[in-house]
Amino acid sequence: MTHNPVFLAVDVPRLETAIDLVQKVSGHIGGLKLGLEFFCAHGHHGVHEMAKIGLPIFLDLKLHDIPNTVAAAMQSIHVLEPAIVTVHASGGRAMMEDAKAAAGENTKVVGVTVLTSFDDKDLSGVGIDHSPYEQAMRLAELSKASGLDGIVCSGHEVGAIHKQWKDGFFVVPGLRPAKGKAGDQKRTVTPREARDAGASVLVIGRPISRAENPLAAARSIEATL
Ligand SMILES: O=C(O)c1cc(=O)[nH]c(=O)n1[C@@H]1O[C@H](COP(=O)(O)O)[C@@H](O)[C@H]1O
Repeated sequence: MTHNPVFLAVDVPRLETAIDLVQKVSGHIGGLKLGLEFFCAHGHHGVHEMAKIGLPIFLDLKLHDIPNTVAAAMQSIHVLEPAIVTVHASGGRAMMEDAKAAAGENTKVVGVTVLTSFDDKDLSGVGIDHSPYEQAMRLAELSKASGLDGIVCSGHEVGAIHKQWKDGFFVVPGLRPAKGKAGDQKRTVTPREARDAGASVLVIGRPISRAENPLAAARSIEATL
């Protein structure tokens, strides 16, 4: 992993726009996060193109299916050599164990606990009557027991999870600079707060990609870290 913990969420529809955006800010970020929007539009070709920029690639596919299917999907992305891949921790122990076993040696597999766009009400809407904090703690424990490298959680939980999983790898999205627009994110903290609480990777998208001046935005976030 590089020094700068910021992975830019490249959630833009056109490949040319994505390359242009990343080239503008590449000196001020540590990696690229390519998610469902990017992968569904551009597939392996798109990932190869982005890898040419030379930054580590976090392939955020949030896999969640039966163990056999998830393991096969992991094998299909071996060739892309991602530094990090996500699976949903709620997919359960067998799925996570098989995902980790099928991943490449240099790929960290991390379990998404509770999406940062969820609050108590959203969780109870899907039948889970715990707080996001309790549910994230429970799924972090399950991810660890399943042999994953770490988890994805919000900045509200990362400090407590870090205390219980000292050598875990913690990816924190839902980050907003002070006074930044939350949008659909509900459990937000600033990049600095997440880092101080023990985040290994800071995932930041719209505060940079939708800024009037993405380079200035990336620089000012970097300056706070
Ligand atoms: O796995 C993720 O990266 C992820 C998990 C989560 O709980 N919340 C979350 O926002 N993300 C991703 O992090 C990025 C956040 O983007 P912004 O809200 O624009 O900074 C998006 O690409 C999301 O897909």
